[in-house]
Amino acid sequence: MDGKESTASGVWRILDASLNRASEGLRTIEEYARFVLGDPQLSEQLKQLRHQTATAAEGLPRSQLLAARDTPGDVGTAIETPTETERVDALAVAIAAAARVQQSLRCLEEYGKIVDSGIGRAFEACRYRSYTLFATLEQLSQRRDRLADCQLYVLVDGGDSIEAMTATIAELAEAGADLIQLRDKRLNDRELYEHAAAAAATLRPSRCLFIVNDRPDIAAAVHADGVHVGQDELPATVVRQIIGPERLLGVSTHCVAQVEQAVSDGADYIGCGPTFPSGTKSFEAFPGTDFLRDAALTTTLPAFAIGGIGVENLEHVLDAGFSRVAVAGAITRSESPAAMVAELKQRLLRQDEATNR
Ligand SMILES: Cc1ncc(COP(=O)(O)OP(=O)(O)O)c(N)n1
Ligand SMILES: Cc1ncsc1CCOP(=O)(O)O
Ligand SMILES: [Mg+2]
Repeated sequence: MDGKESTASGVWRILDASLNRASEGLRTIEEYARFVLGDPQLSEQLKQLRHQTATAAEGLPRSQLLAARDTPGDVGTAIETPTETERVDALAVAIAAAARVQQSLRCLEEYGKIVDSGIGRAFEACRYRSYTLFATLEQLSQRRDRLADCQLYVLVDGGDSIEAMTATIAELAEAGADLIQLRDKRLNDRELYEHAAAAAATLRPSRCLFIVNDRPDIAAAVHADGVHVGQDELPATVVRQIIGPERLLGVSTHCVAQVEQAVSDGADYIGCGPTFPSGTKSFEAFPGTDFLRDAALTTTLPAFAIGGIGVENLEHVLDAGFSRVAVAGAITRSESPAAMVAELKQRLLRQDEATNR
């Protein structure tokens, strides 16, 4: 084989190896989105990108790719870097695969131009789409990680003053609350903003996440960890546009259809209820623990049971397959809110340990 033929063969080997690496990497990432994240949108979009890459490859004759393939003669197979064999978790696998896919798509784009400029452009389009998709996947994974160990979610109002509210939420965070939500329908916008800003500042040094109820604009303005919206607030897809990809988006659900919609809309967690009669908010109907059972079977999204929950009825919530609860009155109307946080948290942790044994 003369120099020119050798170069031509080498280019086809690059195209063959890059196409295999891109396809394998896309499948690796798609499995993470499908089976670890359980995210239907992301899984579908990654599947589409895999098919888009296969379509772009139709301009590369398979016979030429196969004729150039010489895996035994590939000097690269013996080269190994230390980090290549280390993966700390599933997200690390997906991130490493994403890097390989982007590098391979760039090779297919640049060397594909030798065959036909249209092939280069087709792979360039795949590469640009991969940047957006992989960023979405990593941001979604990071949001999931923040909720991974969150079991006890406490709803508080604005109290008698901002100082009183911040003292209360600091105590509840210290006692073990994993998330605290500021929910106070009495406050006007300015008051809610000022309370939320103070609460965000109070909780920022702690591991307790701060969520604003109803108002994505205020959640973004005070750099809260997230916002919670119900079926009567802005649509979750609109809320996401306001809060961006970093903040958590919680959605209230009262039936399976609303759970499915919340998952489809990209919610990071859901509230499921009302479970029992509540002293904080009145309801005409209670989906109860039957809905909890159905919701637990519908999604792997973090789900918090809510509505009249306390130590006296927690076992019914746990029996329904839930290990996360959102409570207001059980804490704020308790004689010792911090002690009640600690008690509920202990019971939830015991249940978690029993379930994971
Ligand atoms: C964690 C959590 N779950 C449900 C709710 C209820 O939200 P919503 O239906 O919007 O009702 P209001 O709280 O706005 O009265 C929640 N706030 N938090
Ligand atoms: C806001 C809300 N949404 C469903 S139940 C509820 C009130 C939760 O408060 P409590 O735990 O005191 O019933
Ligand atoms: Mg609401």
